[in-house]
Amino acid sequence: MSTRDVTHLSDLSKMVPSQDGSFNRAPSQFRNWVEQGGKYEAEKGRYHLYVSYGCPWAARTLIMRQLKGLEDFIPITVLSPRLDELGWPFANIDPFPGAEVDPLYSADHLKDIYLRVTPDYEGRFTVPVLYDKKTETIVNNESSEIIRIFNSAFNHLLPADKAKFDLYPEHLRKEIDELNTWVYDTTDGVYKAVFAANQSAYEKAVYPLFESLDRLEKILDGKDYLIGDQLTEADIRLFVTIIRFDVAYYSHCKCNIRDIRNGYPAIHLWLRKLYWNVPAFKDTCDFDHIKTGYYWAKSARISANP
Ligand SMILES: N[C@@H](CCC(=O)N[C@@H](CS)C(=O)NCC(=O)O)C(=O)O
Repeated sequence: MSTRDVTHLSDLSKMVPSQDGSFNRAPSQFRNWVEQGGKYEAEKGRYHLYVSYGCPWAARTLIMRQLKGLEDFIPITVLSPRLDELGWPFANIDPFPGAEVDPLYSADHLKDIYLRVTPDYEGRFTVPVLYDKKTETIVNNESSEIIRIFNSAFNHLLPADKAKFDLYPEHLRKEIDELNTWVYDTTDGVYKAVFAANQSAYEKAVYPLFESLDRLEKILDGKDYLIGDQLTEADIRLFVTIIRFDVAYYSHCKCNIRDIRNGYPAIHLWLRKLYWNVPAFKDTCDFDHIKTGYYWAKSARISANP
């Protein structure tokens, strides 16, 4: 296990905001694809997914994995939601209920997986991580790409009904991509609000966030899904933010102009229908992990608020 001091990358209290006080998310660094004929072939049991139930980005991948019936293909390991100065710990370091030990290397923290692959890695040690056991490397750590991989790369190995189930269908791609672009500001907006280092950065984050929610409320009025009449990845991407909103973002992240329950009836109905009618949404929601992840006292996020 690496002995390199990486706390400047893992300790949230050492995170440096940009000059104007705003939080800017660094791009994910592992961006490979699982594909037939490529370096990373789709194979049962070859890949491993490291996640936190607390994290909305990781939750996207868990929902897609279950919707596509990939549970037997891609095992997961759940980290403890209580980040410490070395980042996400496995259960041997923090035995939080539901957290697990690392089955591959008995690592202490997720950072150890990153540093095993790239000893001089300089990014953040984020979940989700799609790991290849065969080449012992991280294939991808960007949730928007991992969900696309899950949507199509294993289709030839899946039963027909699961293979056919397309969450990014050709005829809706343009609309999905357009919507994703501005819905991203909602998902990321809460982080921009909580990590804002001054009032002006906070306001720059929070007002556009609520403008996005107002827009989404209009789109979802009388509708079960965001795009077309079918479930798409756009619903997954928004769901993971909305389900966390009233329990964490409204209070902890100070995104409190309105809550979802009282302020956005159409979004609220859409949320409840997905949660109660589609098992992949409910099954992958663990409110203990979600709340602990955001409120955990050791996390610098609390003091990072303006
Ligand atoms: N763009 C990435 C973002 C992932 C991300 O930021 N994950 C957060 C948890 S919500 C994380 O692991 N943060 C740990 C850290 O920054 O130290 C994705 O979509 O996969």
